[in-house]
Amino acid sequence: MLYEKASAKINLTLDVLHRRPDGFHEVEMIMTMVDLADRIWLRATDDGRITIRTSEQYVPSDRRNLAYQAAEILQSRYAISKGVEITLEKSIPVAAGLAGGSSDAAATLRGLNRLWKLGLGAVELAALGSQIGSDVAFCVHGGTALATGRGEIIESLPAPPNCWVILAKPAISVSTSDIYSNLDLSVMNHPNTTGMIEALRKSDYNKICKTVGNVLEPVTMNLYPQVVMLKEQMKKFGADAVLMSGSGPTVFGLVKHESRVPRIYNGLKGFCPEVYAVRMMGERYTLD
Ligand SMILES: C[C@@](CO)(OP(=O)(O)O)[C@H](O)COP(=O)(O)OP(=O)(O)OC[C@H]1O[C@@H](n2ccc(N)nc2=O)[C@H](O)[C@@H]1O
Ligand SMILES: Nc1ncnc2c1ncn2[C@@H]1O[C@H](COP(=O)(O)OP(=O)(O)O)[C@@H](O)[C@H]1O
Repeated sequence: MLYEKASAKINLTLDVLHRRPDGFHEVEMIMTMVDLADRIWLRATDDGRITIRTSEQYVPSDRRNLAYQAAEILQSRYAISKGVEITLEKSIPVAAGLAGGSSDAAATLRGLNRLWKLGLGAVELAALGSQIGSDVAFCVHGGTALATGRGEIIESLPAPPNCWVILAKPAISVSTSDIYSNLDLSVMNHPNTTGMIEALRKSDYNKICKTVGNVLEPVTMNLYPQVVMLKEQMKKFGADAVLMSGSGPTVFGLVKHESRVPRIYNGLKGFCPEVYAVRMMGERYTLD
């Protein structure tokens, strides 16, 4: 039995450059891992079957599960006759903009690389992962990175200075493709991606806070006013920076001073069902 940790990501910036002929959007995003993670156990079997066990009712346990797809891709690409039993203990909220499914797929790729002794590097695993979803390549590497293309081209960046990250997910589910298709490419307020890269290189927390930005945020806020309210509340309670992650609906707040965390956490808990206070992680996974 082998264990892998699958961490959630947040988008410090998310910019869309244009719509591509294949229907995807060309993006520029800076993503970083936070210490909220699903736990995954992999057990080798001899019957060639992939099985998923999960306690979370909103997560499919068949081929629709991204972890299943990760195992299937490796099996067929490397003609593996072994099977695997995958146990997923979910902690990352589902359909939240935190890449929970993508991170599970990435952790399955890393774990099966060890279990089935494939000897692949992170770059090869990330390339396989990008066939499953746009965020999987980043989740294979982890850490902090600039993601371009449709999200699968990864350049590593320094981790942000350590701070608290408050995550709050309103009780709604958002479809990523709906949000992209409602984006009006002519009226975007582009984030300063270069400025964020500089801020990370200088480890400048205040500049990171001033530079966060996400072009999908107004789209989701327009459809779901709960997200607007959550942002306002998180600012009011004292977070240093507040932004929606990915296509939403999770809103995150960055907080330097630990003494402020309980006030923000408890204030949000009063009306938002899912709130987490976690540490920024930002370090890459090590493959062995
Ligand atoms: C918005 C982001 C930001 O990190 O994340 P989430 O909110 O899902 O966490 C990503 O771009 C999402 O990545 P992911 O969730 O892996 O997307 P995919 O499964 O590849 O695509 C789902 C759908 O989103 C749209 N899509 C996705 C990526 C992209 N660069 N352009 C797109 O237009 C497409 O309509 C696609 O059918
Ligand atoms: N391992 C998984 N964990 C969570 N959701 C999954 C998984 N595999 C497939 N899904 C499906 O993917 C959808 C999006 O899930 P998720 O990755 O959590 O969202 P997001 O991309 O917004 O962060 C869910 O509605 C769920 O049905």
